[in-house]
Amino acid sequence: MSAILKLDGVSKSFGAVTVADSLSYELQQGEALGVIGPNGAGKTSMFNLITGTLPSDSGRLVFAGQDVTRQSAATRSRSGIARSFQVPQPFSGLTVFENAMIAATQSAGLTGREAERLCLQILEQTELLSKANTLAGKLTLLDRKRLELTRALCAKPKLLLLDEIAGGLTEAECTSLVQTIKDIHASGVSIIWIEHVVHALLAVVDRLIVIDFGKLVAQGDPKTVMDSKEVQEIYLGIEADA
Ligand SMILES: Nc1ncnc2c1ncn2[C@@H]1O[C@H](COP(=O)(O)OP(=O)(O)OP(=O)(O)O)[C@@H](O)[C@H]1O
Repeated sequence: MSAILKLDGVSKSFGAVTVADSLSYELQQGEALGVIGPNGAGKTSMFNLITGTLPSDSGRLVFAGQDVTRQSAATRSRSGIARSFQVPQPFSGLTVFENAMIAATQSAGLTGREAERLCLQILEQTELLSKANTLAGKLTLLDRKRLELTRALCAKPKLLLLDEIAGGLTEAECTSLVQTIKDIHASGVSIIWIEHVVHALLAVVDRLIVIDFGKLVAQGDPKTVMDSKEVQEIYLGIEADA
């Protein structure tokens, strides 16, 4: 296996608040990596650093073998990094299909029939085909999350970043969305998924990392990480042995 993404000592501070403290890890091609950590730990900021909407203070980011540290967000998007947002951000006055077409044309650079074909294929995968002509603003929360996935996938990503996509869903809705994400993973897309709904995350990811105060404090096999003293300390307030 080769790494699709490499963070090497990536750091970022806003004044006294450090959101990324020398973050270093690799994501292997086709891997699904879960990210957990308390509120305000710097998880979304890490996505902003990976996509390029937030410039790092120091460190290096390598994507698909290219140093992208100084590349713009638009360039990174065109080379295959796509994300979903914690709060869905569709064009509410446009239909589901029109939202998908914007991603296919602007992010994947497709035109005409080719763009339409991709959108239809992705809408089928994300189970939104029957709602292709519905206005995005009229969708239920689950379908807005599905539209977030659709828009990201229409950019033809090699790396898909999911930011708390399971939040606010019922158990049944969550199960249905998890199956869709499993299918996306099975199709070969590399995934990094930030999620507070841990059981959803554990149903999909191959590996887990824990971020606290911008620092990577634990990583490894999901079960081992969930049982680790770092996670016990952060979530249960249990003091580690000296
Ligand atoms: N542009 C900014 N300017 C100043 N502070 C910021 C900025 N962006 C984020 N922060 C601060 O950085 C910290 C980390 O925020 P971030 O959203 O990355 O955390 P998070 O782990 O994703 O949290 P949550 O789980 O609640 O979504 C927070 O204290 C936040 O207020």
